[in-house]
Amino acid sequence: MDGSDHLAHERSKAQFDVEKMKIVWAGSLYAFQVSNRIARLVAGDPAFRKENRAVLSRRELFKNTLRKAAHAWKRITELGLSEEEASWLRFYVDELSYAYVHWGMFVPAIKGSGTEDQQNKWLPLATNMQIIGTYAQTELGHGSNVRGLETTASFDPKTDEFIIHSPTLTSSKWWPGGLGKIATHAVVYARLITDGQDHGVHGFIVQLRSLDDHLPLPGITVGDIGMKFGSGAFNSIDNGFVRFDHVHIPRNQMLMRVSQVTREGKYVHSNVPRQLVYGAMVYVRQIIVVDASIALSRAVCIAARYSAVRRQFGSENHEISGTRVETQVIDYKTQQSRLFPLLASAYAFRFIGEWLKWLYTDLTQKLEANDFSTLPEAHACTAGLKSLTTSAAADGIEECRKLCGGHGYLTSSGLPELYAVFVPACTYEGDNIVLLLQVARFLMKTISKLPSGRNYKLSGATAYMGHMEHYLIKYSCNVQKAEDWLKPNTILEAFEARAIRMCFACAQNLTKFADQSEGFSELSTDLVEAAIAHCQLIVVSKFIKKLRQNIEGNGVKQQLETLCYIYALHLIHKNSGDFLSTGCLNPKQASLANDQLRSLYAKVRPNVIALVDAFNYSDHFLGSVLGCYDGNVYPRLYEEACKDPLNDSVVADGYGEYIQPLLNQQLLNARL
Ligand SMILES: Cc1cc2nc3c(=O)[nH]c(=O)nc-3n(C[C@H](O)[C@H](O)[C@H](O)COP(=O)(O)OP(=O)(O)OC[C@H]3O[C@@H](n4cnc5c(N)ncnc54)[C@H](O)[C@@H]3O)c2cc1C
Repeated sequence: MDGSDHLAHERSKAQFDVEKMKIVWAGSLYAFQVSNRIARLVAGDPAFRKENRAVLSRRELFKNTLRKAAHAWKRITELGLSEEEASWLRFYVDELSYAYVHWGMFVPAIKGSGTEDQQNKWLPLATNMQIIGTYAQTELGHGSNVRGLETTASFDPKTDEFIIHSPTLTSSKWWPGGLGKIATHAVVYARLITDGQDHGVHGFIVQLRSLDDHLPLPGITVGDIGMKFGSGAFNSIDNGFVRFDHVHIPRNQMLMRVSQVTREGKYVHSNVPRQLVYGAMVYVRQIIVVDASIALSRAVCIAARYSAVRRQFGSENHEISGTRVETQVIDYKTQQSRLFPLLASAYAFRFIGEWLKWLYTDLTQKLEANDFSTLPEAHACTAGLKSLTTSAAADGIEECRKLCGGHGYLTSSGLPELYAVFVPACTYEGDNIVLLLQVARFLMKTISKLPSGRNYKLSGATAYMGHMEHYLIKYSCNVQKAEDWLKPNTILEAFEARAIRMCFACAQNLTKFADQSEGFSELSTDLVEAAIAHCQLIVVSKFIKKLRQNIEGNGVKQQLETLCYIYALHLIHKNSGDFLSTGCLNPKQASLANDQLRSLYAKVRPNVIALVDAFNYSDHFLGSVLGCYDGNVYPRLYEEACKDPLNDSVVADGYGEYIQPLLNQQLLNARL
């Protein structure tokens, strides 16, 4: 590469302190320093190179991933990295392996559901990687409906053991990451049976493979479930199946923090409240929201840099130093109206992730003090925000691919694999629609408890519902000109009014059904839309709350304000049907929101490249020839194309058998 910065001109236009914005994005100076140090460490280590991933066969990819995971662990140990640094290192290696499920699900499951004795026994083995674990909940026949799981764990009082069994084909565990070829142990979810009685689904630690030769233990049939969507992506990990044929495990391998089976075979609840286990669910979903902001910001960074480099049409109107040049595609208003709301969403999701982290810490403290009052709300918040952010991020990544035109479709753009890796987040840890239905159920319950027609004090993210009377009867939006949309309270009220009116309409419609569950099913589409309105309100309100904090750095707060308005007004524009049909806005006000949005796009335009620089992503992590920091796109595209295995020979393999006879009109005589 020529070493010059093709985006220098763009960077020179920034109206804020980029270094300070990096700290805001990272969450703190400390977080920035740690992540920056580890990102550089990974980017500088040739063992972590990843550019050839898409052309490797599944076997090669899988083995290569094992090598990287082993190298990562070696470096973590050699450098004596803390748990936090180690997780940054795994993150920047950016290749899905058994390690993700081991650290992200197996270890938390034992921490969340194991007794102190169980934690003392299993956690040291797991954290030293003397065992490798997976999380086996989903079955061939059931995922979302956990109560429908069929695997059984029957207590045998004679041997003081559980017998783990897969009674049907559909009870085969299916999907757990790392299960197919690597995991030595699993937390297996199975129906607990004692003395013929079914106590529902519980977790059990089951050894799957020998720690000597890695062969499956007797009674265990295990394997990989096969290739998955996209090249690279989840194909680097062995999502697997397992079937149990009367596998015996000791009684003390049931995770017994909340409920236990005694030596005599009695099923008893411990004095640990059952609700504590839900804390783990909140934890995992909060992490997924952070993942959504990262995945979307990666795609936006690639699309923004490329859009500033790419030029199409318009050379008759543009001159730079006497030379006619075409228009940068980032200057097309349609490109801006697609890209800038995604940039704003990436920031919005970053801050909602930060807020959820706080919510989780607050919840944990409350649960430890036996205060469960905020659990339903925290659960609904994380479920809804997981759904909202992952769906928006997945759609946003695909939009970024289109924003990069044809080159976005090349694997070397990094976007196809980013999409393939991220899109299952809409499904795992709770299917997004199923989660929104849970949120809707919570909202309907909240409304049903409100004394009718009066204002009522509620706390947390549903506090606005306490102002039912105001929003249903008195509220009217006071926007008269486009600038009126630049008032946080005006925006907030419009979102609150829309959410409450949509929820209230659902609640009223539900009362028309004699059978509530039939009503819920019949109105489920409206309920999902009401839940989305509620979740969008939470994101908008937390972005506004963030802006009320002290934010350091020249111009940083102003940029965030612009992004916040773009995020909110873009949602108003896209969902204008909701705002109009609920009478929260009139057509003129909706149209003024769109006018203001156009002004905001013009305002943010000079800062866009600096705003994506603030994500501080290394070229290694981005993994995109279109998104490199220096914007030197074309030589990189050419270089990557030349590396393709098809270009190893000038004349294609297969020419002699299939092309030459065709061209020579001898195909009918050829042996194919
Ligand atoms: C990449 C990946 C990794 C995974 N890793 C793991 C793992 O490590 N461990 C593990 O145990 N599992 C894992 N899973 C499985 C995952 O958790 C399940 O796929 C997920 O819970 C969804 O369940 P399902 O596949 O049964 O979907 P289903 O529930 O069958 O969904 C199918 C469709 O039905 C709809 N639907 C379902 N129920 C309702 C309802 N009540 N109302 C309206 N619509 C409904 C859904 O919206 C969806 O459109 C993984 C999955 C993927 C894709």
